Amino acid sequence: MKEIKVLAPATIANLVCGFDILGMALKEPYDEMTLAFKDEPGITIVHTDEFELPEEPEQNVSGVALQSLMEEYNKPVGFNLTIHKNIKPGSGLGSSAASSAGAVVAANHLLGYIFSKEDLVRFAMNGEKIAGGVKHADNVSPCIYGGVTLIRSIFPLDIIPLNVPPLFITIVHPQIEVRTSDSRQILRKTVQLKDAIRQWGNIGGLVMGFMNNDFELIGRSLEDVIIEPIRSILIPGFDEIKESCREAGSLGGGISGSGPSIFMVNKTEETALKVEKIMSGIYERIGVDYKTYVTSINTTGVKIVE
Ligand SMILES: Nc1ncnc2c1ncn2[C@@H]1O[C@H](COP(=O)(O)OP(=O)(O)OP(=O)(O)O)[C@@H](O)[C@H]1O
Ligand SMILES: N[C@@H](CCO)C(=O)O
Repeated sequence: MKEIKVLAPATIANLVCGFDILGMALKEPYDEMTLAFKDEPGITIVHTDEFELPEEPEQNVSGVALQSLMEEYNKPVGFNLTIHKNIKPGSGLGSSAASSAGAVVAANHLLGYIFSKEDLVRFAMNGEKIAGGVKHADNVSPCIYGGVTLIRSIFPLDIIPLNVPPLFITIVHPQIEVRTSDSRQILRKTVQLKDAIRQWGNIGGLVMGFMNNDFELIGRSLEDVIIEPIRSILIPGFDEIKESCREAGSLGGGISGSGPSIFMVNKTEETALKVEKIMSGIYERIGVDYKTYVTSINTTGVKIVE
């Protein structure tokens, strides 16, 4: 029986100022998934991890993403999917996106690459809709394309992969769960013009900073005056962590996706490791359980390993 194994990477959505439009794929952590054809049509999902996620295809984001691919394939086909998740759901590290993206990339491989990457993002976005309540592509797009992507539009889909310099990313994940659906509900539905002006200045600056390897500009543009002031209230030690890491030489950072993970962008691995110590020290002092990662940009996206 034909079978394929893929590694689906974690992603940082928003990249501080680019709510729903910017995202970055990471080398670590990543989920491991195996997909095989089955004799009868339909989808079977088995989780081998500890997270007790639903295995019914219509409740699991990977099942929903696969179903939309199968509808467009329009021939009888069935899949057995096994997921071993290392990216904790509700972490802000694109756990749901890794499952949606990994499933459709694996299916496309088994079916002989009949769909484009853009098609796969479209299918995977349907999975994101059941996790977060709305369709957004800022996690699934970098997960599938690798690197950093800008989603200029989702209807119609217009994905722009960006050239980025090598960067070292430090993440701290306080061990609390924040569901995307909840952290979207607390957001204001309107923004003030002065905030919008500042935000789109930052988005333009961040994109140009990436394209021109301008680390100072990247640092200055990692600022969010719209979403972060509201969501950061849910994250213990947020302001202190961000400020202390910047003082230690980090370029900047903020909330990863919808939180609670905090990420910092660094020019060197040495600074990334220094920042990890600062994050750990703060959480140990204030008594918050946490997990850290020091990683870098994954330039390939979902990887087929066998
Ligand atoms: N295969 C799956 N992997 C992860 N979460 C899933 C999966 N299937 C369903 N879910 C549901 O999706 C929700 C987790 O997605 P959510 O977007 O809240 O977290 P996240 O992906 O870690 O965060 P973010 O998108 O901010 O990075 C949970 O309610 C979980 O039950
Ligand atoms: N852009 C999304 C990413 C989380 O899935 C948000 O911030 O709600």
